Amino acid sequence: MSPKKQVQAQNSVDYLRISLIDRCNFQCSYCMPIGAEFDYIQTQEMLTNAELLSLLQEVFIPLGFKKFRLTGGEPLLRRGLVDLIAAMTSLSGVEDVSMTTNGYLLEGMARSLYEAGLKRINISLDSLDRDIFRQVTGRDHWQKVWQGILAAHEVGFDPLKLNVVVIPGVNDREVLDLAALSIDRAWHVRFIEFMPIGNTALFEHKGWVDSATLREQIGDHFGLIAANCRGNGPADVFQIPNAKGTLGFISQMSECFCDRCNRIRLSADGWLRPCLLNESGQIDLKTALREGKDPAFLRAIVRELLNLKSEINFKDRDRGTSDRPSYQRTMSQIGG
Ligand SMILES: Nc1nc2c(ncn2[C@@H]2O[C@H](COP(=O)(O)OP(=O)(O)OP(=O)(O)O)[C@@H](O)[C@H]2O)c(=O)[nH]1
Ligand SMILES: C[S@@+](CC[C@H](N)C(=O)[O-])C[C@H]1O[C@@H](n2cnc3c(N)ncnc32)[C@H](O)[C@@H]1O
Ligand code: SF4
Ligand code: SF4
Repeated sequence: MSPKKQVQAQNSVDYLRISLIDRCNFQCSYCMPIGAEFDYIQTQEMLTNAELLSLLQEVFIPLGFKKFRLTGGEPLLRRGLVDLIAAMTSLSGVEDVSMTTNGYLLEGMARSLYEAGLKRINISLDSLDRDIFRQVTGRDHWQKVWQGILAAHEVGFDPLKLNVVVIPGVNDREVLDLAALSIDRAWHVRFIEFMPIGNTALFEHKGWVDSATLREQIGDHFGLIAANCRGNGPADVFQIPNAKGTLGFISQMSECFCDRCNRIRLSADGWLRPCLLNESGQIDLKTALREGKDPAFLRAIVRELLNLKSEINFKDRDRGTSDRPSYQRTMSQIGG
């Protein structure tokens, strides 16, 4: 790798996705298949709030990280979450703290999260139909999630994004109805291509729908134009003409957006992972931290990982779905 490329890789990665917990109160079929045995992280193995804040302050912020997304598992299950967010948002150098959630506990928490400084929220909503929602998430909680979305809207979360993983024969019939949510509300509905992580058997059984097909379907019905805004992430953003909100397409199966990858991931037990889709180059920050290693040492190992990231990014992208490596960690453990 040329030194120029190394500097580029280091400079452009400023977004850390933090999995706060690997447990979840839902069991989405694409993420945590029924019957699978999960090796949950023991409480004492999880980074504490104090350890997390110290890693941000001593390691990630000095290395140029500015954006932090809290995910899981279900991040709203994390103890002390509101205090953690308040502490994160008050750290000098933190520009943006956001969250991805299933929304089940949101109705009661939206206001305190917002007041703690969380301003951006992405909520998973795979269906508008209660029965299909139950089929996908394993829970009869559509109404409660919808109430959570409305509460987040009410409190002022902006942008408010809704995530839909499209599964053929399950919720693909609802694409137009879900897209229509963006017409009268300034919400951002994003269609995510189903990935073979979490439930590879379902993936092989159902397959996936590519974003181009969805755009054609939506375009034929409502019309579709490119939106003149970009997110922080991998979504390609479009809009139904005159709609208040937008439509995003996250196309990790049909496209490779690794060349604009700006992120790395920290698991609830402190493993730092350079790429969602492969397990190369991970480092165990928690053990180093608990052994009392100097912050300068921690920064040096993270810097080294950042230098390797651009080589790791493209690894495994060209393999077919059947020849993909089996992952040690599922999406609920990595945080998506
Ligand atoms: N392959 C790949 N997929 C990603 C990456 N980041 C997000 N995704 C996919 O996008 C989905 C939605 O991500 P979100 O957690 O909502 O976050 P985001 O869209 O990256 O966040 P913002 O753009 O900051 O709102 C994830 O579940 C993944 O399926 C990435 O770096 N690589
Ligand atoms: C792992 S979840 C964690 C946060 C929270 N529990 C939620 O569901 O929003 C983060 C995102 O990953 C997505 N996801 C999980 N498994 C996936 C898969 N196999 N393919 C594509 N996206 C997936 C979910 O839809 C969700 O938007
Ligand atoms: S996608 Fe989110 S809500 Fe669904 S099982 Fe995975 S972690 Fe839980
Ligand atoms: S697959 Fe890896 S390198 Fe590519 S965008 Fe996702 S996290 Fe980044």
